[in-house]
Amino acid sequence: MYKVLVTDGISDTGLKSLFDHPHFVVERQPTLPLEELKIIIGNYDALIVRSQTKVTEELLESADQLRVIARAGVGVDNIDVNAATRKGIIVINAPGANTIAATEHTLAMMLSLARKIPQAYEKTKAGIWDRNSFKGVELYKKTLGVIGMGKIGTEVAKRAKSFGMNILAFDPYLTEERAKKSGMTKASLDLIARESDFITVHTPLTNDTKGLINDDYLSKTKKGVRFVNCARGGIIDEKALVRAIQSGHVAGAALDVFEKEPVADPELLQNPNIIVTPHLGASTVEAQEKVAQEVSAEIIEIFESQSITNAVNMPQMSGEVQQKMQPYLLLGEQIGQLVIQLLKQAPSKIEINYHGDLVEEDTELLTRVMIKGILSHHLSDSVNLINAFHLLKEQGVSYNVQNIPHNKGFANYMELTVSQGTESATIGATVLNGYGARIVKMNHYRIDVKPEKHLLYILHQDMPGMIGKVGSLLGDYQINIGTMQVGRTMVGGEAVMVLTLDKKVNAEVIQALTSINGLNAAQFLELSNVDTFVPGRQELQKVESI
Ligand SMILES: NC(=O)C1=CN([C@@H]2O[C@H](COP(=O)(O)OP(=O)(O)OC[C@H]3O[C@@H](n4cnc5c(N)ncnc54)[C@H](O)[C@@H]3O)[C@@H](O)[C@H]2O)C=CC1
Ligand SMILES: O=C(O)CCC(=O)C(=O)O
Repeated sequence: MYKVLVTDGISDTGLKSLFDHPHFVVERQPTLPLEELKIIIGNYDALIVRSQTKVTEELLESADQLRVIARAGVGVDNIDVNAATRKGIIVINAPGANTIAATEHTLAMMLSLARKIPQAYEKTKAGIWDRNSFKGVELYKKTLGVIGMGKIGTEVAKRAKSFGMNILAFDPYLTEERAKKSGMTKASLDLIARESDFITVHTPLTNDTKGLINDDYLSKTKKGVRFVNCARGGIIDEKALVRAIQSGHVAGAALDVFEKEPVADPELLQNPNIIVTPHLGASTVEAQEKVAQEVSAEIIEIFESQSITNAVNMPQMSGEVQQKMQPYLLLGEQIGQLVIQLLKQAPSKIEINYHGDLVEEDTELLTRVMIKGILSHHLSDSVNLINAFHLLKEQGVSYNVQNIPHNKGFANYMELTVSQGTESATIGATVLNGYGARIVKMNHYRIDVKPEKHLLYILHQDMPGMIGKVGSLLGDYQINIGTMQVGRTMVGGEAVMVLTLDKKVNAEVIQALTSINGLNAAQFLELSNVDTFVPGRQELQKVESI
């Protein structure tokens, strides 16, 4: 018998298949504080949560029996996926099951904001008949900027069009073709700022989207613009939003999600032009049934037939494959992550060349790992080894893999190029016998760098004194350099410097670096994993059967 713990008020109807199954015992608890959950979690094989229960590393330390964590919803930001992965626990979610609920809530919030319905409701209920204070605006013929054209963004845009709105959409994976077909305009973030009367965000919260709408962005927006956030708190910088509303530049905002939940910043709550709901986007009878049904079916599938479809992580793998491919898999994930950061935009094309010994190996898994590294930059935790190719196709990105027996001077060598229009980025890498992984090519420069968590990529004129200037500037900012590599293609031309650092570099340091005479560009690159690559056994079985 498998024991399943359900917290956070999940729909009983949706859990029916688990309740009825002879191999599962389902126990319910309300949302428990960490200390109480820690005491009982060790008894369960699976845990089902919504967003209130925080599945932290500390909790997982006590979860010795746990094999599956199911998020009855989309965002898994309340789950420490890396900690779960390290413990070999599969994390699954229910993507798409609450799309319509979140879409309709976004529309409800936009209309309520435009017509000041919550403010009017409050006064009318208090017995005050005030018909003068609540003059609203129409959506008809207004421009809506949609940032994030995934499942929810697309459905929101569709419905907003039926109100007669003109849609400007931004998503790194949105093609002209798809935009045209859906009757919207593919736009830059700046164009959305300049033209939109309403702006709604529908991205996950990632390093790129955190603070996407900040003071700088708000200053570029049209006066009187209104914002809606039913995605994740923090995509719109809350302090900056309050400042822009107080100055009269932004007319108002409708927020379902907050940087701090469940207790949002009082400045937001007290502002009369900000309307709020307590993270209710997915709170419909239908969506709650559907998310619970999906995760229940998936839990049964995992325990009964060892296959998974919506895993968002890569739990423990064992055996020969791991032994042999382990260094390549980790390196593949790393070069995927680096190359997309170098490209600075979503790719339309991916090229992978395997040379030397790698030609003899089955590299399909390695290819999936690289693609996951690339896509996860924009698609976050929703990408895994199982869905990597599927998502690539869905995003309209082409890929080509070639096996080239010629060894390029290394016993094994892999080269990954991503491109979009005329822009491209390349990383070449190898595993040196006895020395480990090395990045040996970045764009057209030959280098020799051990992948580290924090890297600095600098392009500069090949002239005396550059290394010293960079070193002393980083020293001024208390940033310790681990290693430094320089390379050039011709004497006196443009050269490259790649440094590994002990900590992150912020925008101020990048700005200071680029003001050094002769330094052409500086980019901070980050790797999420410099440890071990750990795909799940179940995940691999599924991969093998595709
Ligand atoms: N308020 C609520 O209760 C709910 C909130 N959500 C949240 O809504 C968000 C969107 O969900 P879905 O549409 O289902 O996800 P999705 O994965 O289908 O779409 C996300 C889209 O964001 C795009 N994106 C990523 N980085 C971007 C960037 N820097 N700029 C522009 N676009 C970017 C991706 O390319 C992708 O197309 C998630 O954060 C999810 O957790 C989802 C359901 C309910
Ligand atoms: O479970 C909930 O109500 C939160 C839904 C949500 O934010 C999500 O699915 O990402």
